Amino acid sequence: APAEHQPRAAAASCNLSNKETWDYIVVGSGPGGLTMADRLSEAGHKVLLLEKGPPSTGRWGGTMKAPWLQNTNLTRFDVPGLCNQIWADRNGIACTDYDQLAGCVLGGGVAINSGLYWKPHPDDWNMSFPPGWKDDDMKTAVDKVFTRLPGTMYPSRDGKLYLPQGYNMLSAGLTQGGWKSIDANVQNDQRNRTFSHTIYYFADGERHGPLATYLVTANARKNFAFWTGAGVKRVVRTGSKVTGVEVECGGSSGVINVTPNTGRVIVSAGTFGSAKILWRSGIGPTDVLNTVKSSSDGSSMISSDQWINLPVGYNLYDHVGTDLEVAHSSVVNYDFYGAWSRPIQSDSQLYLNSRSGILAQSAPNFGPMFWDIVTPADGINRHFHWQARVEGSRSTSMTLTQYLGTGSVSRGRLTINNQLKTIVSQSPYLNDANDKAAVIQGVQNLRDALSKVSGLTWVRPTASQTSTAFVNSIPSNPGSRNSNHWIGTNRMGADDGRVSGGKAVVDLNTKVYGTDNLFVVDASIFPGHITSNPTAAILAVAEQAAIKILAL
Ligand SMILES: Cc1cc2nc3c(=O)[nH]c(=O)nc-3n(C[C@H](O)[C@H](O)[C@H](O)COP(=O)(O)OP(=O)(O)OC[C@H]3O[C@@H](n4cnc5c(N)ncnc54)[C@H](O)[C@@H]3O)c2cc1C
Repeated sequence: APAEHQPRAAAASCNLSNKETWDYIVVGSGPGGLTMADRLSEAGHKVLLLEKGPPSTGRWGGTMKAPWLQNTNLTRFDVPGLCNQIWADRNGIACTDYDQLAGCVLGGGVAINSGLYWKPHPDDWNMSFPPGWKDDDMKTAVDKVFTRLPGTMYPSRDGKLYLPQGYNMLSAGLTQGGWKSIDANVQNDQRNRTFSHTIYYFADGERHGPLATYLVTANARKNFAFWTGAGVKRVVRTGSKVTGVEVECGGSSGVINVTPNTGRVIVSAGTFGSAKILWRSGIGPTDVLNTVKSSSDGSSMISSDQWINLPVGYNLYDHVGTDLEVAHSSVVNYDFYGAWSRPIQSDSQLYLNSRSGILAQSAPNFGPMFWDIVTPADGINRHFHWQARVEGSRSTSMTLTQYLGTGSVSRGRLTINNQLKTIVSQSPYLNDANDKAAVIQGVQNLRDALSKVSGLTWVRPTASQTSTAFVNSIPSNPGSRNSNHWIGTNRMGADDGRVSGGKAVVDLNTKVYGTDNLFVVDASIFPGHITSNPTAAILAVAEQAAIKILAL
């Protein structure tokens, strides 16, 4: 195999007989955890990163692959065009202890997602984040992210865009409707009646992203180690002080300690995983902790007089997804699922030989992305991110998904059952009348914008259905609205959740209220949602958290 196909490094396996202590233990290797691991080790601290899933990309010794990748070091995670295989086969990749999809592999969501990558709009920070985390405060952190990972509109190494017919048709239609083309990660404050090509964190025709940047620099340091197959059951604490973590691996469990007196634990296990670790550590609302107490954890759970009553699991949110479908004779469909076992030879060869072609683009051929802002009767702006992709009920279909993020006030709740599976027990979608009114208006705005496109067929909603009837016909539950952009269960804020009326689980340094040395850094601390797909914002939040934690 060519040199670039050789494994470049591999994670160590979990080793419970290792009795070293660590300045920082970071739990979870999603975008939050990878950034923390790198920045904390860069500052000279001794850092252990614990990931419960297996290796993913080839660089780190991953082995899951399509048949045509057998003699290469590439895995299914490396090849952008294979990313939607997650919808066909997620065995050994998706977490099995949540009722929603999340990646339990090295990289978490950034190993399995579509790579869509957006510099946040200023309102994303200004409308819901607390002091110290507003747009002006976040500039250094955002710059660090985009210096490290600039992102690209041209994922194919040859610089060409493949099968752009759908993009061309819709962008011409939007232009006709008065919307404007922008360079979305430069003009990130102009996401209103605008559109852009899709931007990815991919590079050189491969997934790239945080696994090929933050983890590479961390791994080059002697003061850093990471273990895969290492699931953290709970943090070990006496009152407010955390002394280590209880780890399960290879059928046994043991405790790994932080450096006495000064060590810290950073939980970065994602919106579901971080809430779960806190609950199992006796941190959360009493009803949920009582459920944990009644589970197999019960006999070894920290005693109830040590519980910390915080609103962990409230404030759950996800982009509200509303799928529209249009068809147009110019649109060309590509069989990305077929590319798993029977790729078109010229396409797989172009990819293997030069990392170029349609398989270097994310499946299922995204673009354009477009934005709109709607202000319903409560006067709060709602930001919409629209995502087009070549997929639907006809061979010439495109699905246009509307995401409602920034400005939305609806929230849900995450809890756990006594089998220790996390459950979305209160759906977060459109519980607020003004959120719903904005979604309806947003759908209507798009229909108006595309009304002059000749030959465009509206499949969903049909031309005769009103936008109100259409939106009302879609159930407001995860099965129909899920965007896989879950946030919020460990909300950050100055309002200590232990006090009546307080809603925050972590303070403005991301430290869990009522603890001395326990932090949460991932999507779960977002107080509200942002405009677009969240990876870049999560990286920025982690960069900012690293600055704040290192300064403590
Ligand atoms: C199918 C899909 C497509 C998506 N597409 C996009 C996209 O194109 N662009 C975008 O920006 N976003 C996308 N997202 C969302 C994005 O991937 C997530 O928002 C992001 O990964 C969340 O980051 P995180 O650090 O909070 O947690 P995660 O990425 O979920 O990482 C958490 C990590 O912690 C590990 N973990 C959990 N519990 C434990 C434990 N007890 N012990 C040890 N380790 C543990 C998990 O295995 C995982 O690796 C997508 C998500 C999905 C599921």
